Amino acid sequence: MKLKFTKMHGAGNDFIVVDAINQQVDLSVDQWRRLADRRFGIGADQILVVERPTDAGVDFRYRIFNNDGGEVEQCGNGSRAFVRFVVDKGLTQAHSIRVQTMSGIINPRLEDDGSVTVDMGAPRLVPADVPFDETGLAGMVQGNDTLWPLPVGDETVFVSVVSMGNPHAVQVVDDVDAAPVEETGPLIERHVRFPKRVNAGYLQVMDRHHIRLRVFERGAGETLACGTGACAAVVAGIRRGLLDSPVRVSAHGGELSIAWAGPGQPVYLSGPAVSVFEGEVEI
Ligand SMILES: N[C@H](CCC[C@H](N)C(=O)O)C(=O)O
Repeated sequence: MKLKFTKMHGAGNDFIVVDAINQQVDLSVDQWRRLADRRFGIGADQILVVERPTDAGVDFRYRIFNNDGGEVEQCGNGSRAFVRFVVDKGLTQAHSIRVQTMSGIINPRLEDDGSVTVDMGAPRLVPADVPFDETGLAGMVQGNDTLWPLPVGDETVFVSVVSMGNPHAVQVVDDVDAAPVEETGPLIERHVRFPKRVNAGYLQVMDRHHIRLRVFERGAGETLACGTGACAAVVAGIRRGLLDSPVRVSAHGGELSIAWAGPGQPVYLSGPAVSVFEGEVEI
């Protein structure tokens, strides 16, 4: 069976985007994983699948599969690629669309300058909603946030926990370049206190409107940028009293911009969305 796809990226976070409206797409976890494999397949951090919605009042359904083949709730950089894709492919004439995801509705908007702004919805800040198991832990209050002590290797790191529909554990570091992302990222990703695993963010405050960020992503490893990770990091930084909205987020793969007006309010993510090539693969 042949599968048409478009290879895209948002600030270096790369995707295989598949139109499942005009072609039959019903793959197993192993098949998704093989497509995303950088040696045996096309290679990508995530695979994004465009479907007709099952809910009323939305334009599309958006399914997201990590490099490891697992289906997940949300992808911020992917949402920008999504709207670029459906506009470029003529699947919609609108430039602002409502998209159904596993974790709720998001609203990406293609701007006249080619950038994309996405209403990512409000962050979930209750630990149990992340989900994070705080049983027996004594959190440390900082501003309006609670930092949770996580034993990681032979150290204890203090993380903020935030859900953007998908789970994030964010720690503040002095220097992201020196942060032990490869060593501690996998340990945090699979920490027992995150029953659905977690994306591990490493945040360096440059000033109150600018951070540098690295993210060891659940199911994908360190990526060049993470959109929901940028949202979670800015939410945590604002709650800790370290940042003021809007915040420029510098990632290895490029720049994102995040705005958030506080609890109960949506997080807005802005950044690039680029198509790299079209392809067709036999699966
Ligand atoms: N690895 C994430 C999904 C992709 C998120 C990231 N690529 C983004 O731009 O938000 C997770 O398992 O929750």
